[in-house]
Amino acid sequence: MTLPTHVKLVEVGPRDGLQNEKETIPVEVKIELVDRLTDAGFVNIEAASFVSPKWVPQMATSAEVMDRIRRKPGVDYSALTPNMKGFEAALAAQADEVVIFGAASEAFSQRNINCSIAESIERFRDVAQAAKQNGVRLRGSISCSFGCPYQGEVAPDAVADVVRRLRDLGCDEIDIADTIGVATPAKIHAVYETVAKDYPLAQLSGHFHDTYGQALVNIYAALQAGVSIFHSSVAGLGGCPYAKGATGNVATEDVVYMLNGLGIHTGIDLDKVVDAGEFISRHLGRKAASRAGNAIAAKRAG
Ligand SMILES: CC(C)(COP(=O)([O-])OP(=O)([O-])OC[C@H]1O[C@@H](n2cnc3c(N)ncnc32)[C@H](O)[C@@H]1OP(=O)([O-])[O-])[C@@H](O)C(=O)NCCC(=O)NCCSC(=O)C[C@@](C)(O)CC(=O)[O-]
Repeated sequence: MTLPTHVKLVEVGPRDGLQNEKETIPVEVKIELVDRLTDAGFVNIEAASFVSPKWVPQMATSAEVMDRIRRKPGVDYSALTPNMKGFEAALAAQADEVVIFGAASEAFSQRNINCSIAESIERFRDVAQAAKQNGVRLRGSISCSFGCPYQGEVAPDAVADVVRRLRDLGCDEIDIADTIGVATPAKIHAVYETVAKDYPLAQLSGHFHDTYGQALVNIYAALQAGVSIFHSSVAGLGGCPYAKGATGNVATEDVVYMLNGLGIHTGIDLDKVVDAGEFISRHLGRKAASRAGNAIAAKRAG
């Protein structure tokens, strides 16, 4: 099987990674994290989330983060926008890309965004239209594409159904998310094979959490299936407030290390990502959840 020669890595640590932290993280720390990731060479950084601050308090400083980060031309700074209120905030904050986020599971949709899948698509319709009118890139995200913490099994056809609805809203890219990290390579192949019948593979991404230690091998499986966009989180930060026990996204350092070894180009400076991981881990008062990051840091320390 031929693997892609280039991969776009979307760094989601500042949003997916930090949203679940209980202690309020100073806005300066969030800004420095994004700036360090910009310096490391990412072309897409998920930096903000314009959701209800009652639901996700950690993201309440998103407007200030977006206002004060050092933006590099050519880098897309993305923000989650569940509805028009979120979209208007994202537009005011000059987000380059907005993310409408739904689920392939009814139960998760209710817990995460307080509405059914069908209702979520109706809410997203206005956001999608406004994004197009304002020339803002539109991404769709589908949680629980491989399993749901409330519902259990999720069929590939259920994912394909949401992919079609997001495609019809005009999404430029669609994330297939393993929110609770339960997928294994066979399921990865089954889901991408099904959804790629209705949407270009080149615009599908993989957003894999590492809860069961499967994320890297799942990325490898998705590469074999032809996927060339992946999400990862510096220092393996993260978890989801509406998926109990979910751990972080796959660690960026581990993904870059693997892709470097495979000779796949990302444009990312691994040493700078390791520095960013050490920086945020120091602030959180714990060791980074990245095997490669910790190994590189230990080697450097001698
Ligand atoms: C979607 C809503 C807003 C619906 O929440 P709701 O309560 O159904 O909505 P509502 O329209 O009735 O509004 C209730 C209150 O929220 C406010 N509100 C309403 N919208 C906004 C907004 N955009 N920004 C700021 N405030 C907002 C609104 O103004 C009102 O305030 P009040 O009058 O009570 O003071 C709510 O359920 C919510 O914010 N949920 C948070 C969902 C979330 O952020 N989840 C985590 C991110 S998703 C994720 O992590 C998964 C992903 C993407 O990474 C992929 C994966 O791994 O699976």
